[in-house]
Amino acid sequence: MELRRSKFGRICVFCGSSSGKKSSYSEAAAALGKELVERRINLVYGGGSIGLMGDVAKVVSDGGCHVLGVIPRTLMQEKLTGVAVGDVQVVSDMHERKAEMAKQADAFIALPGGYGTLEELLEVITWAQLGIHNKPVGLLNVDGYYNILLSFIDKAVDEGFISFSARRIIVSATTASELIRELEHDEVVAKLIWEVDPRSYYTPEPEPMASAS
Ligand SMILES: C/C(=C\CNc1ncnc2c1ncn2[C@@H]1O[C@H](COP(=O)(O)O)[C@@H](O)[C@H]1O)CO
Repeated sequence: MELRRSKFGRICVFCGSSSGKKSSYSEAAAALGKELVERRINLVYGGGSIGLMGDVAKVVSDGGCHVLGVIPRTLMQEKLTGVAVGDVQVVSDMHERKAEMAKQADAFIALPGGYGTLEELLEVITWAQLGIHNKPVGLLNVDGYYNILLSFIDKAVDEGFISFSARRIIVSATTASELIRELEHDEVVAKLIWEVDPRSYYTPEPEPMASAS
């Protein structure tokens, strides 16, 4: 296997806790895992071995890269999330899980998935838009699964709800190798600095006292 070093040490993958109906989804998850291994990129994800999540994690772990599953204590049950793959970091809730996964990663990739995947993807896009992080966000558009979402986002741009520069936060590709290559060349520009001089905070005017008539 050819070894290609990446600028990313660890990528966070969001994807279905189910496998979906087409075999192409599991194949794409395994292919992404293989690309991570070839580039010696470690994985952080939602933990466990179910669905596409398990497909990626097993390939990365079997390929000798580090796998970190971040999982809320309540979901730490084999009947819910399957067996652990790699190291497990137990957190108290879903909010802490997302914050921890984001902190540990140098970039994000979303494979096909449902509500959980969409929520995680949109949150890291929103955080990039606000400048909370400046890590690239990739969408692996397997078999056109995300075409409708991308069309909707383009509509939001046309309608003036998403700026052209914010539209560019999402890097999409149809294969894992193309996506990682593009993410490696992506420049994310943070717009807000979150460590602000307190003197620049906006102070609301006090409400006028209501008259007692
Ligand atoms: C509680 C049940 C199943 C276990 N569900 C999940 N297990 C692990 N990770 C999950 C689970 N649900 C959401 N996540 C996170 O969101 C993504 C997958 O969600 P999706 O809705 O399947 O797309 C994934 O990236 C996880 O981080 C029984 O209902």
